[in-house]
Amino acid sequence: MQEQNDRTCAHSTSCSQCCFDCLFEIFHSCWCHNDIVILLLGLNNAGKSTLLSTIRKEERKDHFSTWGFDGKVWKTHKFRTMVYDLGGRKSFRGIWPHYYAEAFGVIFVVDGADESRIWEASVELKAVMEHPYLVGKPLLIVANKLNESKALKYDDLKGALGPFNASEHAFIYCDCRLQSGCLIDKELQVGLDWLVASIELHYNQLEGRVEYELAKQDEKELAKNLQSTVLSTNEDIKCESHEQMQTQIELDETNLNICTYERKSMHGQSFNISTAEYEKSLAPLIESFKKTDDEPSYTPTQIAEYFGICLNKTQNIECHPQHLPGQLNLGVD
Ligand SMILES: Nc1nc2c(ncn2[C@@H]2O[C@H](COP(=O)(O)OP(=O)(O)OP(=O)(O)O)[C@@H](O)[C@H]2O)c(=O)[nH]1
Ligand SMILES: [Mg+2]
Repeated sequence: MQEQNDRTCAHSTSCSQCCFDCLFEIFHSCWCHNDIVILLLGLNNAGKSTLLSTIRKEERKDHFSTWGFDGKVWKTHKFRTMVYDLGGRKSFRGIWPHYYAEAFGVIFVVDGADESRIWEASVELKAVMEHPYLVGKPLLIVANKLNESKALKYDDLKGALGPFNASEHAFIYCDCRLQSGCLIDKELQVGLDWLVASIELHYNQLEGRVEYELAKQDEKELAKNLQSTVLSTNEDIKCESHEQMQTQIELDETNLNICTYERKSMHGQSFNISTAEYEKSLAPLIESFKKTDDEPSYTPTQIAEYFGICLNKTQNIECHPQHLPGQLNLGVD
């Protein structure tokens, strides 16, 4: 679904950018075969989704907070990269570690103009830096919103967020938004170049690690984590505007009869949880999405998408909404 999304041209039908993209795609598929994953982490409102749009040279039109997970392709001269943009709200941060094993590198974005949240950002950054699946992997720390009048000083920010280890961390301070003329802030470009070069330099080692750590990730542990994340997220979801969510989510109304869920992965790795386990963990969440007279409702497919899960189309087990606990009306007629 996301791939299809990525192919949608935001420009006019004859624009040169699209022709260039086509040629690039052909060239890329012939000479560049390395697929990698980069994670985009940071507190909500830090500017992660803005950064992702910028590196894809797309003007960001919406300003909605990311719900759960968004993944987009970013092509560099060397890699075909899937960037996982993970929601930064507290309730979504429990999902982050599910993606650490498959990451070749991380971009951690901090709002450099929000002094009140620097400490919170530093705590999350420290946890990211110390996580066993991420230690030693290239980590680019992007302090953002340099352009704002209340932006903190470079040294103060670096001091509050560090210390950093130059061999695996790089710190930059920039404006993540797309500049006029479709340009990327120079400092941001320097940081991105460092990240890609570091991954390239250590590619074989990183590839081995990703393979090993993905295999190590225990199926049961993932199912357990998913369950607790879903349960802890439930409260927040009740409070949010359904309109916002609808804007974030691409609907896939056609695949409603499938019931085993597979984690999105560039490497074909997956974890499956049983239908019963899945339904049990999602039941409270589904309840909060229950159709009311004045609110839109959501399908199990959509709910699964919020949490970075996609449907495993091979299982083909019947799972119509009426089979879910509580006989809920999910509006999938
Ligand atoms: N002034 C300024 N605003 C920025 C910059 N980068 C992002 N923003 C704004 O910051 C707000 C939040 O940006 P997002 O990209 O949605 O933040 P996010 O980190 O994806 O947030 P979550 O999805 O909630 O985790 C938006 O209103 C952006 O326009 C920047 O460099 N300068
Ligand atoms: Mg976002």
